[in-house]
Amino acid sequence: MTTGSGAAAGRTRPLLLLPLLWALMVGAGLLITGPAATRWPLSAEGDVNAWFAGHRTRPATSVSEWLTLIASTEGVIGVTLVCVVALVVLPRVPRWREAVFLGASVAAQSALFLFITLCVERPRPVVSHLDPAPPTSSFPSGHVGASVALYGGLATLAVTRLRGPWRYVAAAVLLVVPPAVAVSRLYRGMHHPSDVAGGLVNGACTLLVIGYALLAPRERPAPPPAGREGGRPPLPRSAGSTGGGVRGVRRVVVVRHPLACAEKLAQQVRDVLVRHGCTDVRWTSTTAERPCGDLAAYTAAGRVDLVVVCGGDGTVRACADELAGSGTALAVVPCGTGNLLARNLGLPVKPAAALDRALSGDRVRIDVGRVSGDGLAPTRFTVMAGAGFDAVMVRDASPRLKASLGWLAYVVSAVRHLGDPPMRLSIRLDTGDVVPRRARMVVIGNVGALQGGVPLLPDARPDSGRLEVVLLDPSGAVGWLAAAAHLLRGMMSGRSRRPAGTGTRGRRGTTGTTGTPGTTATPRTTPAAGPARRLVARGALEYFSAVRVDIRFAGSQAREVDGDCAVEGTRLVAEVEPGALLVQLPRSLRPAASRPYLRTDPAPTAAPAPAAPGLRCAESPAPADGGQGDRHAGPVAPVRPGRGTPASPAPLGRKP
Ligand SMILES: Nc1ncnc2c1ncn2[C@@H]1O[C@H](COP(=O)(O)OP(=O)(O)OP(=O)(O)O)[C@@H](O)[C@H]1O
Repeated sequence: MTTGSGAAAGRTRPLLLLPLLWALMVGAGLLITGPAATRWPLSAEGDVNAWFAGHRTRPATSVSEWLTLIASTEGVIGVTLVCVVALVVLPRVPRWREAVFLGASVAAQSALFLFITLCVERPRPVVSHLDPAPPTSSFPSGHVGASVALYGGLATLAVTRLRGPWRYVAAAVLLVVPPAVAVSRLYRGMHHPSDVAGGLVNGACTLLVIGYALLAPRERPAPPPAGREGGRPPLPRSAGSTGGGVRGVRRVVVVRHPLACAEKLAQQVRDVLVRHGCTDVRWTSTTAERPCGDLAAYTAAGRVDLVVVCGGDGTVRACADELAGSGTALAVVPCGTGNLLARNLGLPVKPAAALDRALSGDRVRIDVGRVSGDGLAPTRFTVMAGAGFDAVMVRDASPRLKASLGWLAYVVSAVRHLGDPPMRLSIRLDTGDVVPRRARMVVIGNVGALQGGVPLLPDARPDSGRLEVVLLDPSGAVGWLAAAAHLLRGMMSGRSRRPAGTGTRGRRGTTGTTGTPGTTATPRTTPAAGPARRLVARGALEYFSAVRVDIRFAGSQAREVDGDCAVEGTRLVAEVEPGALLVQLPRSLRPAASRPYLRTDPAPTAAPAPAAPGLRCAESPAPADGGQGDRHAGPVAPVRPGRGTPASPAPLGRKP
């Protein structure tokens, strides 16, 4: 078995190639400046430099100046720092390895460059120089080496860490920079052609070595047997739980959004299920019209023990609408764009790993919201429902950008709507008074964190038995900045990153004492039956908490439910259904026995198992596709409306 130190040694071993690279570069430098200096092609290098010097033009000089700037010491350090900080701060899970890869590539290349120039003396070309000549040797080019390490490193991250075809375009643009810098150094008379070639080799080899050491996938140790985590004994079970993992589960339905869950991931899901002993597995694919596929037919046809949802929040929402209150557990394979429920529940970001961890864990009860309105048939949500700014942002996010940039597509869409006019609305919480308000956006949340851990609703807990509401009404640029600063501070201080199980079930209305550190939360409780609420960020954000929220808009507004567009309308009513949904969650998220906020449900008891064939769906009342699932595009089964959802047109529009 690979030990931790053994794995670390395996990772660092390629770094031993760096001294070898240094020796080879020094050898090449000594050859170029010594015995090979008067031989072709080195003998012709002066002509190349003279040709560039004789063809200088004003525009070309300006371009070369820019290229020199972005590859200069200051430029490279600045861009590297910004990218490293962004890699650590922006994604939900800090990209430490990628940040270290980028920083280490640039630093190692610079160190090698310095050590090479200590051993190789080469004068600059004998043409006029457009930059002050630094004291270092002309061989190799430091600008070119640094640009390869930095922009080549960014291209590597784009190709290996982004999704969609645009990553290749981004990588191609980044890869144009080093050759362009190389030409600019020749043009400016600062290097011989062999210097820039040396810089290219130095940067590229350093990048390869560091990339191999830090980014190359390593063989993982076999997963521990179910019921054990990392080889340690199982955690003590909390009261009420009769078993963790899914060993008692017999019948599994996998709901797969075919566009979000590619065949490769589907295969990984199959493998994980087999590893956890789930052999009776039925697959159903979603379509735009049937966002949970034939799940309803399967649940109607016989007992389903576990539903595995491979998709984004929209697919999870549709399945949760079907399963809420049924006692059938749901496991999330987060492969959509936002995956906010998975993020808020602290599931691993890697889809197959999320399922693997969850199946070793426990069944936990979380709340769902039930939302309705004019033209919006009652349906459930697990994340957030809203109107105004966030709804138009969801509506107008380009599918092409979503495929290439992921959740950044929503940011692009949001920027386009920053100037939208505010809505006039009235809000009624529980049985309180109707309160008039003006807002750009209203969001009702079961969970509170957005991408990157931005705590839009810092007090929202999926197990609180309540819904949290935020109204966004910034006045002018200052208001927007105050709101953004407030949310960023919350993100930095890690609010809303607490996984489920650390909240307070049944917490009552907020009092204003729980504001993000560093901000002034203004507690305001309206007299008599008025709602408990708090204002922050110069009044740009106003928070409420309730079991039932009834919002009426003066005019028709865009609405969204868990990131799916709903028809426009003038009303949004949401009510919490406490603990209505059973979710299979990793064991580390289980509540401690002293804090049983999230109720752990027994796994299905391994009832005396009939002979295997008797367990199979094919022999139970079969769904319309003959029990074969529609993995292979079988016939479409009629779908009954979700439990508690009146038979009416689909409430939610297809995503754009
Ligand atoms: N086969 C399909 N083809 C086209 N659209 C589909 C298909 N299956 C489901 N949909 C639509 O996709 C939407 C649900 O997508 P989902 O939310 O799961 O993924 P996402 O948008 O990538 O992720 P997220 O909600 O996390 O941002 C629904 O609007 C549904 O109607």
